Order: sequence, then C-alpha cells, then structure tokens
Amino acid sequence: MSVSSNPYAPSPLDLVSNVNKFQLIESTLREGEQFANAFFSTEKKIEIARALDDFGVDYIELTSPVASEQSRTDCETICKLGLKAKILTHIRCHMDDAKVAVETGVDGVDVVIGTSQFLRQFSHGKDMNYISKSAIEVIEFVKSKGLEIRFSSEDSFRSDIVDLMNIYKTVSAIGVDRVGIADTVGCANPRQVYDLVRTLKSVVSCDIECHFHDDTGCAIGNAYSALEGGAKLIDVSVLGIGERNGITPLGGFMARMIVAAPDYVKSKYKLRKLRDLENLVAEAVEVNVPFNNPITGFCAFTHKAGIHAKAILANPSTYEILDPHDFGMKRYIHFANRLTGWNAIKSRVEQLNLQLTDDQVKDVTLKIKKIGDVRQLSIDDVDSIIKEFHSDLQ
Ligand SMILES: CC(=O)SCCNC(=O)CCNC(=O)[C@H](O)C(C)(C)COP(=O)(O)OP(=O)(O)OC[C@H]1O[C@@H](n2cnc3c(N)ncnc32)[C@H](O)[C@@H]1OP(=O)(O)O
Ligand SMILES: O=C(O)CCC(=O)C(=O)O
Ligand SMILES: [Zn+2]
Repeated sequence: MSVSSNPYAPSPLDLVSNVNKFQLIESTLREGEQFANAFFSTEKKIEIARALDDFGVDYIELTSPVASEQSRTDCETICKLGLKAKILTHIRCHMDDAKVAVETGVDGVDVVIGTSQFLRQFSHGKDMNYISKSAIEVIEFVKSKGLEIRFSSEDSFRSDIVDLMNIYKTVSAIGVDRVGIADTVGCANPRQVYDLVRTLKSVVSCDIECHFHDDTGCAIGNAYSALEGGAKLIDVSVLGIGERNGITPLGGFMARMIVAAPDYVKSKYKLRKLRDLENLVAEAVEVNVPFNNPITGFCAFTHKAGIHAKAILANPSTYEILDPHDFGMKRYIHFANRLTGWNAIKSRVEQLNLQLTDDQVKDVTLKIKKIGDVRQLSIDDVDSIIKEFHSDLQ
C-alpha cells in the first residue's frame, strides 16, 4: 500500500504530526529493570543492548548509575561497546546523581522529578520553586559537560497545568535538548495526551518525549496520540516490561506504527529481529511471550473460522492489517476444528496432493465437523479423515 493511499497515515494537513518521523528511547535496561522479575547480569545487559542496537533503536536508556555500584560499572561498560544508538542514563533531579552520571561515558542524561501534588508531598517533599532551581542547576551542569540533557516531569497528568508549563518554559529557555511528559500511573487517555502535547508544544522550542504506563491499557494508543500531537520520541521496552504492568511495548508499538507509517518503519527498524529480541528478554526475565502479543503471539497470524479462512486464502488483506512476512512470521490456517469450512479443507486437500471435486470436499468437511463436535481435532486426525475418504472413493 503506498503512503498516499494509506487511510491510516497521518493527513498531510496534520502539520504537527511526527507519526512519520518518530524516534525510540528504548528503556528495557532502565524501566525494564524495574519489572518485578528482572535481574540482568552484565553479560545479559550487553547482549540486550547489542540486540536493541541491531534492531535500530535511536536511544538506549540505562538505570541510574547511583542505583548500585554494579549499575554504574555496567553503564560504563555499555557506553564502551561502540553502539550506533545513543546511550542515556536516567537520574533524579539532583547534583549528586548528575555528577556521577556525567562521568560514566553516556551520550546524554534523562533527568526526572515528580511535579504532581502526590509526589511533591509524599515522594521528595519539594515545592515547585525548589524543583525549578535544581532543574536549572542540573541542566546547566550536564550541558557544560557537552552531553544531551532531557528534563521530565514525573506524574505529568496529575500535575497542575500551570506548574507544568512554567517548569517546561524555564528549562526550554536554558536550552534543554528535550522535555518529557510521563504518565507514571497510566491514568491518561489518548485525547488528554494529544491536548497536553499540543499545549506543551506551544511553550517549548525543543523536542518532546513521552512515557506511558499501561495500567489502564492505553500505553500504545497514548504513544500514538502523542506523536499526532507533535511529540517526537516515545519510550518503549521489550514486551513493555517495567514497574507494575509496564509501559508501551516495543513490538506492539511497531505494529501500530507500521500501519500508519509503513515506509518509515520498514526502512528504519529490523522488524525481522523482533521475535528474537522478545525471546531474549522474555527468557532473561523468566516470562512467556503473551499468547495475544501483537506480531509474535503464537496465534497472531492464525486464522480459524471457515469464513475467515476462505477470505484469507483468496486475499490475506481481508483479515490481516499486518503482513506477517514483514516480521519474518508466517500466517497459518487452522483447519482442524468444527468451525472450519470447505474452502479451508479444499486447500488442505491440495496440500496433500489429492484430487477431490468440490462436492466431495464438502462431504468430507461435514465428516470433519461431525468428529470436531465430539472432540478436539489434530492436523493428523483431519489428514487421516481426508485420506480415508479419498481412498474409499477409489
Ligand atoms: C517513576 C520512575 O520510575 S523514576 C525512576 C526510578 N528509578 C529508581 O528508583 C532507580 C533505583 N533506585 C535506587 O537505587 C534508589 O532508590 C536510589 C539510589 C535512587 C535512592 O536510594 P535511597 O537514597 O536509599 O532513597 P530511597 O530510594 O529510599 O528514596 C528516594 C529518595 O530520592 C528522593 N527523590 C525521589 N525522586 C526524586 C527526584 N526525582 N529528584 C530528586 N530526589 C528525588 C526522595 O526524596 C528520597 O530522598 P530521601 O533520602 O531524602 O528520603
Ligand atoms: O523519566 C521519565 O520521563 C519517566 C520516568 C518514569 O519511569 C515514570 O514516570 O514512569
Ligand atoms: Zn515509568
């Protein structure tokens, strides 16, 4: 499908949209390390960082070097790998953290501080005046070291909008490279995201990054809305791993974006590496890839009901918005069940190199359905029924 005829592409009139030119901040080695099951050895971090780099992510975000001694040395080690992706580390808005971060060899520093009443009162206990002063101090310090610097307000969607815009205006005025919006508790919906990004865009001159938790199931939708509103960078992690049930998943986000911006996504990211990347991380954190995962879930390209199977055999676009081949995956017609139809069975008869008329295929389909009413069928069961039917005819 060419972009101009793609109904899911952003409208050319949508001047602020970054759907066709977004970047990824991959946070499996930061947010993902906050996933309950995660423990990454140095070797595993290196393996994951290399795989993310090979996939084509723009940035790799690492855990704060002040989290532990090993976190700091791992950060230094990954910086020395010579990856194409820029390496970031993520710190609190405090000079103690910033001083350690700039010595690790990272390309940039992501600094964050809670701005909502909840976090101001119960997390760090600081007012907006303090936040503003410490943000200026940290930003100017990191900039003086020649590194990229991003300032983000944690819990943005539960923060006072005037406070938010004031702090973003302040950091933009002193030349921060990016500002970040974070839906830390996953409370935002796509419309709120669009509105906040649009508002923010009118007060800052730098790029906007967004970070969405998935507590209420909106992380991918919110990321898309953010790009529509003019955000440029989206935080993702492999399988979405992170605090609680995590953030925007890399794979699901790729699924969303390939539909909207196929040329950009296919040329920029090695989509065929997605499955290996997900398996690598799933194994490292001892989880299974979810059965309903976009793209790589075991049945993501399996078609079962007879009506679907017939149309898919005629033209896969009837029931597929994604082409499995773009991801090195294959589609599968599940014909061994009572919901099957004669078109699916005819296709199986052809695969078995048997000759049956359409009426004969319809007859054998009824036999298959009859047994399928009593028990689960396997492919071998159906093949045996077809072969027996065929030999009875001879
Ligand atoms: C929403 C997010 O995911 S933000 C990223 C979260 N990442 C992490 O927490 C990284 C891993 N964390 C750690 O290893 C530890 O929490 C450390 C090293 C950062 C701090 O450890 P400790 O000094 O033992 O403090 P603890 O974790 O109990 O409390 C957090 C401290 O940071 C302060 N703080 C919290 N957020 C911020 C912030 N954004 N900027 C500045 N200070 C902050 C809190 O006030 C508290 O300070 P206190 O020592 O005066 O109570
Ligand atoms: O730094 C950020 O923008 C996000 C921090 C974070 O993980 C969150 O707020 O959930
Ligand atoms: Zn987060």
